[in-house]
This record gives sequence, C-alpha cells and structure tokens, in this order.
Amino acid sequence: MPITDDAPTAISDLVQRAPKVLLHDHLDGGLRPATIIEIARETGYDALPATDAGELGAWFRDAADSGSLVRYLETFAHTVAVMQTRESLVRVASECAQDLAADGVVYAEVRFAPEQHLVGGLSLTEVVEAVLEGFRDGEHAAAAAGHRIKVGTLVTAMRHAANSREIARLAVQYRDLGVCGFDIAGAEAGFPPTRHLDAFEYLRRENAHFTIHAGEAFGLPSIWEAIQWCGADRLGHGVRIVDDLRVGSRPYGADPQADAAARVEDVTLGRLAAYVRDMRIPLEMAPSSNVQTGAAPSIAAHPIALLARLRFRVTLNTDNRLMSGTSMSREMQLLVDEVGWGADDLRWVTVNAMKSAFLPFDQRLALINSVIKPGYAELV
Ligand SMILES: O=c1[nH]cnc2c1ncn2[C@@H]1O[C@H](CO)[C@@H](O)[C@H]1O
Ligand SMILES: [Zn+2]
Repeated sequence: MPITDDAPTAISDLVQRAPKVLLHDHLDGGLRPATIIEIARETGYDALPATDAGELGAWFRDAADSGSLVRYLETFAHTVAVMQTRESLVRVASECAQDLAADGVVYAEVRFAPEQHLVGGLSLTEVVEAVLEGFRDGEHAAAAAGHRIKVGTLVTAMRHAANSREIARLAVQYRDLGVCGFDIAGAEAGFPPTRHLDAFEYLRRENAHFTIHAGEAFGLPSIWEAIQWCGADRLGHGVRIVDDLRVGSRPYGADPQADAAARVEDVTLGRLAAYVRDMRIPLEMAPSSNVQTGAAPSIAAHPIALLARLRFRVTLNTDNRLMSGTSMSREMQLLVDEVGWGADDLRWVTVNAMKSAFLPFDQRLALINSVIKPGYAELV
C-alpha cells in the first residue's frame, strides 16, 4: 500500500490565490514529465521507465514513496540524465520559474547540484550560467503571463562527494549574479555535515549564506553539527528536532498522532530545540516529501503544526514537486484539510519564509509589505 494518498487534492480558491514563498525546491526534482520525455528523445536517453507523461509522473511518485531517503534519491537518476546540455538546463529552469509563478509563488530559492550536470562536457560555470539564464527567461515569461516572481538560486554540493569546497567557491563567484546561497544534500546517514566543514568555514569568512539538509533521515546529532559546528543559517527539513521535545513526562514520538496534537503547555524543549527556537533558525519543512522518505508518519501527524504552535521559525516547502506530485498550493491545502490550518497560518509561514530568505533585508521587507501582506489582506 502506498504511504501517501494518490487522490488529487482539490485546491481551494483561497489557497490558489494566496501569495507563496518557497525556500526549498530542487530544480532536478521539479521537471515536467512531458519535458523529461522530450529531452530524453532528443538526447538519446533510453532508460526512462515510461514514455507517457501521465505514467511517468505516476512512476516518480510511486518510486519515491518508499519510506527511505536513499531509495527516494534513486529516482533522480532520470531527471539528472536529461539535464546535461546547456539547452536542457535553460529550458528546465525556465519552466520551473513559470510553473512556480503560475502556482502563486512570488519568491523562490531553487537549488541544484552543479557537479551532477557535467556528463555532457559542460563546465561547472557553464552549468550555473545556463540555469541562471533559464530562471531569468522564466521570470520574463511569467511576467508576460501576468505572474510576477523572483527566483534565487542555491548551489548544492552532494554530501557523499568531496567537491563541497569547490562548489562553495562557485556560490561566492556568482553571488551578485543570481546565486544567493549554498546547501548540501544527498543521503544523510553516514555523511555528517562536518565532513564539509572547510566549505562552511570558507563561506562564513566570505559572509555568504548557507542551509544544510539535516534532521531528515538522521536525528539530533546531524542538526547539532549543522548549527553548532557548521553555522548553518537554515535547516533543510529539520523535522527530527522533535526528538528533543518532551510531551508531558515522555519523549516526543511515543504516540506520534497524539504528540503531534499536543498542547503547547505540555511540551518542554531540550537545549538544542530551545536554541533553534530562540535563535529563530528557519526550518524548511516539506510535509509530503517527509512522509515519502519516512521522516514523518503522515501529514496529520507531521510535526509542522506543533512546531508552528510552539512558534519555531517554520516555513512550508515542496522539496521535489515531481517526486511528490505536489506544488505549494497542494502543500498548503493538505495542511488546511488535515491539520485545520487557515489563512492566518498560511500568511504566517509565508512571512516566515520571506524573513528567512537569502535576499538582502530591504528587498525582503519590500516583498512582505508590498506583495505578501496586501495579498493576504485581499483574501479575507
Ligand atoms: O529531501 C532531500 N534530502 C536530501 N537530498 C535531496 C533531497 N531532495 C533532493 N535531494 C538531492 O539533492 C540533489 C540536488 O538537487 C538531487 O539530485 C538529490 O540527490
Ligand atoms: Zn531537499
């Protein structure tokens, strides 16, 4: 039986119209199935598991729905395979910006790992430049269609590899040209963030921003290293921070459904959780992805709602729209339907995300005051 429900989620008018901010979305996790099929045909990639767009989309959702991050990540072989030429990178990035804009996203930071796109002979800088060009192209196309969006780029280093210092240098090289930060991703267990300490130390010396995938497939030690050794500005997912909570006299998770619904007064925070909350460290949470990889038991029992009630700096994200068959609207709607979120909660996570963006402070404030707040005021 699949872990997640395949039935299409009906998106309400309110959710559809709500302005959205997305900090955690993978470029290679958000391709249109039809585009994958077209590029595969053009470039001679013949290992796709399906050649019908509907079937291919369903294949990604099912294959990623495994309860294991490692198996979830195996599905990326097919998207990365069709992102090896300049034209395909420009196209995929442009479509990404347009798809997000059509979903009501007004600001997004989209990440990808340049080192995974060198098979066709491109250099790291050519890969980054193609993606940046695609985002600019997509922003213009979206504006022409009546949707205003700004897309920033995060460059990711793969945590099992040994390129992080070079990728960090790329982030600094392109910091004024559209790259707003750095990330590490890939299998978490066995690959602690401190393996890449030199990259993070370099970025801090350069006054650059970075986030770290931590607390998804591995628990508190990973989060602790990401923050206290590496100095991460934000946490990718960070869901396992609940391992540092107690509900009444028991550790969180003894009864996941009941604990997710716990009253704030019954919860106590350990020192790491308290640090994360006190320092307003943003949590880039992605409920559907977390259910697929086994980081959370279900949407209804996802820790996001409790962490929001406890006033952690929670943000809502898609992670991989293709693998989860999702969108920002769908993630919002799931929380409306399954944990009773309303317009105020959606506005709160949206403002949280904008506050947490790797964008200059004055531009964040401008988007909050001139786009997000007026957009929500119009909804209610
Ligand atoms: O949720 C996740 N956790 C860890 N790694 C991920 C996740 N989603 C995607 N990637 C990894 O990030 C690479 C660059 O975008 C992807 O190729 C995938 O391997
Ligand atoms: Zn991710």
